[in-house]
Amino acid sequence: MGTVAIFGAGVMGETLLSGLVRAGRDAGDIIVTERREDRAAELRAKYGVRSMANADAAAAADTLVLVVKPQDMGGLLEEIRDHLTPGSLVVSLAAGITTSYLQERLPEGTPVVRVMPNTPALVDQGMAAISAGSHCDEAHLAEAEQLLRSCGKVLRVPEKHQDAVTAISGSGPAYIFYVVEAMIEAGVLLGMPRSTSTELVVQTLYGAATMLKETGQHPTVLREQVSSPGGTTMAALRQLDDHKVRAAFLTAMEAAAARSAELASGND
Ligand SMILES: NC(=O)C1=CN([C@@H]2O[C@H](COP(=O)(O)OP(=O)(O)OC[C@H]3O[C@@H](n4cnc5c(N)ncnc54)[C@H](OP(=O)(O)O)[C@@H]3O)[C@@H](O)[C@H]2O)C=CC1
Ligand SMILES: O=C(O)[C@@H]1CCC=N1
Repeated sequence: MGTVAIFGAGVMGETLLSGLVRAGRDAGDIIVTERREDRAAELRAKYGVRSMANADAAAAADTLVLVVKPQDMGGLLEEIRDHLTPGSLVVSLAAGITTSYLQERLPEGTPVVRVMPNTPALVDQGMAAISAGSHCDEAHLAEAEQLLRSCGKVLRVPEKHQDAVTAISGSGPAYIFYVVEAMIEAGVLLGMPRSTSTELVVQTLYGAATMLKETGQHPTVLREQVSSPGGTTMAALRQLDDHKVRAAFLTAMEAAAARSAELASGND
């Protein structure tokens, strides 16, 4: 894979960087670029990687990984477009930014891969979906896959599904944390110390996620196993249905997908 340059090592960029280092990638083969020198210095000290200006990193890298906010992507592409080495691969992790957006702003024929990752990559449990641009061959896709596999699972999807992926697994961790927050608050409301409530909720989430993954059973079956006739779970689930929580999730994820579709147009 040669030299990898990560352009914009904020939350997601540093997550990928840390995954590459944990997976045994030589820090000498990784470059980061950052807008602020203090941030670049922090990353150099923490990971032993090099930092450079965007144009220099574009010239030095075999694989360019773009991890700036969608709103900063146009500016970044302008900075790097004249410095790419022919044959280098461009991988974008930005929500909403399409392969055509990237291809239109990069030299003709540049292979690009669009990726939607998520933050559990920080603990090697990421879920990334990748889609090929029109100048990509199997080797390019395999390279992007290898890059992302350093910190979790990777799935190939048609690009038309990337806005939905963004709504489900890209933003998904935030919905789960939101539900966790609400359940912890409920424990506090019911008179428990916050630390006890937190421990109960976090282990319940971990246990439920492990059951889903390890038993392979449908969530409906698993939910029914918890729901005794006339019992406590049904009393709670009825309230969730009365408050249209399922419908709220559908509407929320439709909104996330719609927002993803909007982002490449530069709407702030
Ligand atoms: N966070 C998440 O859960 C996920 C994020 N993503 C995608 O990842 C991308 C980054 O998101 P996230 O990491 O959360 O955002 P952050 O703001 O944490 O990181 C972006 C980083 O890029 C830097 N930056 C901006 N412009 C440039 C530039 N021209 N050259 C070099 N560095 C630059 C920013 O610097 P400064 O702070 O100085 O502006 C910042 O450090 C987004 O496109 C997002 O859609 C995808 C999936 C999940
Ligand atoms: O909120 C966002 O726009 C990014 C994309 C997916 C997760 N976070």
